[in-house]
Amino acid sequence: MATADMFYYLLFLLWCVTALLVHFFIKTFLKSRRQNNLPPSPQALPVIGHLHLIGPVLAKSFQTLAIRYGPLMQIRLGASTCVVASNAVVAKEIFKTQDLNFSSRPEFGSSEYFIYRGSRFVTAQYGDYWRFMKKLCMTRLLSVPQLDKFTDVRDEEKVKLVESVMGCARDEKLCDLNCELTAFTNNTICRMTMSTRCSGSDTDADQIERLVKTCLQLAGKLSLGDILGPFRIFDFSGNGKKLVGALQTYDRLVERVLQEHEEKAEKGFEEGERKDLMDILLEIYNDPAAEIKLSKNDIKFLESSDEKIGEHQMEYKGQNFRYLPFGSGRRGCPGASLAMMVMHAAVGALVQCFDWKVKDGKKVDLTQGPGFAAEMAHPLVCYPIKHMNAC
Ligand code: HEM
Repeated sequence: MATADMFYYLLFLLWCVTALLVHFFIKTFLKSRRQNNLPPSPQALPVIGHLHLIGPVLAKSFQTLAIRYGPLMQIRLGASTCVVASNAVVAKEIFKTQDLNFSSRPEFGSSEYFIYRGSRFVTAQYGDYWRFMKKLCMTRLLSVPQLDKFTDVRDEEKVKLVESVMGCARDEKLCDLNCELTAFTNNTICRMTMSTRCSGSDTDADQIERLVKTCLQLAGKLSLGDILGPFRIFDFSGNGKKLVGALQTYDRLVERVLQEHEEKAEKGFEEGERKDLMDILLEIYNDPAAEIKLSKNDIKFLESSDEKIGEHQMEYKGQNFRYLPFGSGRRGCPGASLAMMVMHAAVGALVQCFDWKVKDGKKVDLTQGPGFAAEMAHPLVCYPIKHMNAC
């Protein structure tokens, strides 16, 4: 080999070694600088991170860790890293002072199986699409005048709830309040969004309810797959496939309801005729002057975005940072007013019409379950006793 060639090989080797060393030093320097700004974190294990510190009830595990590591800590669950805030001062900093910096939402593990990917408002990036959808919710779909148009629907569903519980009271049977309230809220919201009881078959609402529930459960399980990082695409549990199946059935069902609504719109609405949420969304879909062109998937996904409605009494709209059932700031829940209207009506009727005796005379078991929404570990099952002359 000629001396000149040798010289160039050596030069190339020297260049590679120098590049590697510079890369290594820059990385170490940046890492130490970045780490200085990170919140405190427990000692992590390789690969699993802090998974070994997490029990079945996520909120409880975070609470225990927060006592030791403070109100803002960084937790790594396998391949996913998150920051946990757990007191009012930090919550206020995030939701108020730094609201804009926290306005986007990450995609969860189920996104690759989600046929409405890109139409997910709840996990949308902060931007034009999110702004348009939020305005639409606040000014049209969930505005107070629109909610007022459905007072009769809420009243009818409340009566059905009371009748169903009355049946248990008459037969001295146990009443599963979780089932009763889920049916009540789903029926109310289904009727407000797509008038399912008024068109097509009576079982639409039931089927949609079951499918939305299945999809939420599967999506929850798949979100846990985030801890596997890129390996989640192998769908070891098979839940991805099941989610696609359930979503396709949901899609066919809503497509049919959508067509019925389109046919009705083509015939034209009568003066003062009430429009449900799907009618309003179709109007915007067909409006050439709309700020953002809605797709049919946007409509189908929005129709599934109802949530189970629970019980709260204190200030709930996001100004009391110790208590944030509906979130706060710009990503706060636009359905809070509807949730509170429906929940107040139901709880009021159930307290006014019945006394309640817990099964076996025990106290109500308030143990928290494993879900993200802090559900009860054991559903509330009681004997309703009809009040004299009530209802
Ligand atoms: C008791 C019942 C409900 C609770 C506890 C609840 C809770 C929440 C919370 C905590 C958030 C904020 C999530 C975040 O920060 O990313 C949220 C957002 C949202 N909620 Fe609710 N919600 C309820 C009912 C409803 C209802 C009835 C609807 C619609 C009919 C609804 C539609 C939405 C939407 C569209 C968002 C996303 C808002 C955005 O990203 O800007 N929610 N909800």
